[in-house]
Amino acid sequence: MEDLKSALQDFNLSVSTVQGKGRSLLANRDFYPGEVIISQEPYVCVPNNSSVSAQKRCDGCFSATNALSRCSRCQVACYCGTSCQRSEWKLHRLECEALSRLDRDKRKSVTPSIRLMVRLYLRRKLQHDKIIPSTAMDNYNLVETLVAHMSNITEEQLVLYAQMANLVNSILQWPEINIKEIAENFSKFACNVHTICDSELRPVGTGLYPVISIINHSCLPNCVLIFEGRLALVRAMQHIPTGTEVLISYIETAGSTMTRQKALKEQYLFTCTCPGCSKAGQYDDILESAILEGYRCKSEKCGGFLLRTTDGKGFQCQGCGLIRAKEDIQRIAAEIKLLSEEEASKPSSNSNYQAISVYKKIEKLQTELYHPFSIYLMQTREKILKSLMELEHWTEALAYCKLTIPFYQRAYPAVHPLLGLQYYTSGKLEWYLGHTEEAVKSLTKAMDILRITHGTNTIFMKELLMKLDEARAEASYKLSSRE
Ligand SMILES: C[S@@+](CC[C@H](N)C(=O)[O-])C[C@H]1O[C@@H](n2cnc3c(N)ncnc32)[C@H](O)[C@@H]1O
Repeated sequence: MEDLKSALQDFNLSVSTVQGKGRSLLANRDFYPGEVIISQEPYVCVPNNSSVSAQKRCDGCFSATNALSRCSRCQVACYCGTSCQRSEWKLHRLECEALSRLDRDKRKSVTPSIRLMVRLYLRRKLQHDKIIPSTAMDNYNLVETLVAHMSNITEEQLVLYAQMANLVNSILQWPEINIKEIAENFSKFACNVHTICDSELRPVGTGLYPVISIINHSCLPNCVLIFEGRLALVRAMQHIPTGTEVLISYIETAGSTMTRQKALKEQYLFTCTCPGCSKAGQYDDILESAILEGYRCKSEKCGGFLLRTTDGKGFQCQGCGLIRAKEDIQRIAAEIKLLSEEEASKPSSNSNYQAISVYKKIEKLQTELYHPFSIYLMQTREKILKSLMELEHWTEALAYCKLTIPFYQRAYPAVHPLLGLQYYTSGKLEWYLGHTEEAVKSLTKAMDILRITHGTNTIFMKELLMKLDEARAEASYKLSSRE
């Protein structure tokens, strides 16, 4: 651990134990918005490929091109080219041997998390045999120090981890392997692995980053975790003074305090007491939950949010005082549930046209039921927006994107990658549609946020900069030709 301490010193960071949280990462100097605090390659990682996933990703760079070729022997690993195949070879050679011993059906049951565990053991072996080097930030000892919460997990989870450990054992077939240790490592995965996302924050894989795993959670984080390929980077979103704890968010923070705390308790087994959660259960917090996840006033003119009446028989508007019957709410909620279930049961090959038609019906019902800032309404609009974009219905897509932006502005801090990405979508749509001045405004807002969260060196950010430059040039040309 002395090695890790001195490696972290090079980043101007240190590890300390904080009461009730365990290890925590501290800043040893001031960091400023946009600065990379720490970056790390994964100890192990896997793309999100499964036997049913329509689009496979390269094992090396996680890209999803049409020209991927599968490993001819095991048929599990996919590569976009020889460079990625070569970089993965030392680990895959052992993995390939193990997977090739399995019959076809069993090979199909190798999910990304089983593969991740198999790779963890293979990589440990490769480092132990000195076939690949170990460094202060890349060694199995760091995995050993990760929290497992074994005494807090349910009996049901324990059984599941034991079954998964048996499957890993049957793949590796190492006589000396410790099944209990594999089960414990699955428990470590549950609260330490990170979802690897592309620049647009779409999940592409899963990775274990044992140093980044030291970073604790806050619902009001000062940093953001971003990936460039499979490299994880933690960037400051605000000024972080010396001595401050480095914090990221493990979950989607737009939900109510109760929803966030439930998600954190279920997956990470702790009760969050961050400043964003400190008002849990107080009147302001209840009001905020009612806006985000509760119901709206029946009166068209009012649209205020509702709180349950003291007799529990209905809901009362906090704006105009009107009572809304429980039965009315239940009827609309049941209609929404039915439509959502019908849509979810349809094959994913169904057309975007059909999906849009169903989601618009859901949206209509949700506008009757929920507050305009409801998270559920926003999620439905996101789905409609995604389908409209896929159909290249730009005008309507822009209208939906604009509808979601006030929600994003309200739900997230001024510097947040999801807000930046939503401005980016809006700017691209405005640009396609020739609304050049609006495009410049939206792309500028996107740039102001994403240069902090994403840095400026990636292809993604260079494309944004190029679009912004083009939009600015066209806007000034239009202006001068008008004059
Ligand atoms: C990825 S680890 C973070 C590092 C961890 N503190 C350690 O000692 O290794 C996640 C675990 O840290 C703890 N943790 C993270 N954020 C926390 C917070 N805000 N409050 C309390 N515990 C937290 C929880 O036990 C959680 O399961």
